[in-house]
Parts: sequence; structure tokens; C-alpha cells
Amino acid sequence: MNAFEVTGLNLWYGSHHALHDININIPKNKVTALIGPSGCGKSTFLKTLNRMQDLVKTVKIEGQVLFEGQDIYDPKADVNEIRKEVGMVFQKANPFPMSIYENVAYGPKIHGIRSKKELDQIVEESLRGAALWDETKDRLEKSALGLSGGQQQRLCIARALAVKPKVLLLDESTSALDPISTGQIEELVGELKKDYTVIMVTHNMQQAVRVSDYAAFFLLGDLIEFAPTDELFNNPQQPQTADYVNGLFG
Ligand SMILES: Nc1ncnc2c1ncn2[C@@H]1O[C@H](COP(=O)(O)OP(=O)(O)OP(=O)(O)O)[C@@H](O)[C@H]1O
Repeated sequence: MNAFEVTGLNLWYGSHHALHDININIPKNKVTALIGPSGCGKSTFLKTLNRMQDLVKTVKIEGQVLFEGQDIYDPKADVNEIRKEVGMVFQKANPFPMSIYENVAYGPKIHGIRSKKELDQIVEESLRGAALWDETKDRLEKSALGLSGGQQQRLCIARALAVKPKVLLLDESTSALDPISTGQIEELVGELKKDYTVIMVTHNMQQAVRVSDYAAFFLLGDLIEFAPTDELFNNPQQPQTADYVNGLFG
């Protein structure tokens, strides 16, 4: 079963044609890594999956992106609902300057949940889901800005989980972290795929190998190859993929 079915996707920033005719089916409840050299369109593609590109004025998009069979670019599609179902965590942790509890409760409150009991439960579940509960349960009222970088990034994952998404998009979410925090998030991603589809941009090929089930290799706006991660790294079908995974460029 696929989470996303993308057909003939093209994207321009003004006159710059940044994604060329992308066709890919991204499987549900798996981890898919987007890899490729800097500037090849990984983040651009990731952001087409929850319409984050709508925020960039010069962007033009053609083609189709189906999420669970629904066309997310249909003029009648509800963008807020899409962004609730397809959550995103960025490269740099960006907790709100408020308590740990309020960071996680923020999204559910915006979506209309008022009951303290229900919010308490969502906060606990989300922090547990992000492997942060044990470290924070005694300091929920303390500022989120007092957490370490790795804890802040897991808090951002908890914040994304709190609105009960189906998909998590991670845009180089470990690139600013030390190896121990990176390892914790990689372990967490392995847990998350039981309940969520995870799509992650990573610069780090070892990370893609460690964490992902499928990998998509982008080069200069083209999707060159998409395959189970083992196959893409050990038996690439395209010469450009072979050169990249063998470290010839990038
Ligand atoms: N908001 C924007 N406006 C104009 N051009 C952009 C914008 N964002 C990205 N681009 C251009 O689109 C191309 C793809 O960028 P993108 O950030 O998707 O690449 P990437 O593969 O994620 O790179 P990196 O690994 O360095 O983050 C680049 O040429 C970039 O300069």
C-alpha cells in the first residue's frame, strides 16, 4: 500500500525548473530516505508532499500528488487537514518559547481540544512516542528552550505527533546534532514506522543505510533511481547512482 503516488510532478521557482517530471510511489509505514548532492531538489520534493511550497510565492507546480488516493493539489483540498496528516520536522529544532507541555499541547489546542485531561493524555503519549517522556515528565512546566539540542528535536517530533498525523517528513532533522542524539533519533525513527510513514531527507548516506527501507536518489532535479535501500546501495541500476553511492561525487 502506498502513502503517496506522485505522477509527472514538475516544480519551478520562478524560471528555475527545480523538479523534473518526478514519478514515485512512496510506501506506507516504511521509512523512505531522499538522498543526493546539495541542491538536487530533495527538500523541494519533500515540501511538495504537504504543500509547504504554497508558502513560496514564486513556485509553480504541475503534476499530481495523491495522498492515500486524494489529490492534495485539488483546489478543493483542505490544506490545514493535509498539514495535520502530513507533519514536518525541520533541520534546526524550533521549539516555541513556552513550556515543554505547552509546546506539545499547542497543536491539539488549535484543533479545538480543550479538556485538560485529554490534553494531558496527548502530551504524555506524544512525548512517549518521541522517546522523551522519561527525560521530561518531571519538568513539563519548564521552558522547552532549556532542553538540549537533541531533546529539542525530539520535542519537535512529539509536537508533530500530537496532532495525530499519518506521515512524518523529516528534513535533515539530525544534521545539527551530536552522534549520540543522532543515534537516539535514528532509533526513534525505527520505532515510528510501526505507526507512521516516515520520509526523510538526509545528507548522510550511512544514515540512509542504517534507517531507511527505501531510498530515492535525486540529481539536478531528476529522480534517478528509487529502490529498496539495500538494492540502491548494493546493486544500483543507474550509473549516476553507482557513482554517488560509491562516493565519486556529492
Ligand atoms: N525558495 C526558493 N527559491 C528559489 N530557489 C530555490 C528555493 N528553494 C530552493 N531553491 C533552489 O532549488 C534547487 C533545489 O533546492 P533544494 O533545497 O530542494 O535542494 P536539496 O537537495 O534539498 O539541497 P540541500 O541538500 O543543500 O538542502 C536549488 O537549485 C535551490 O537553489
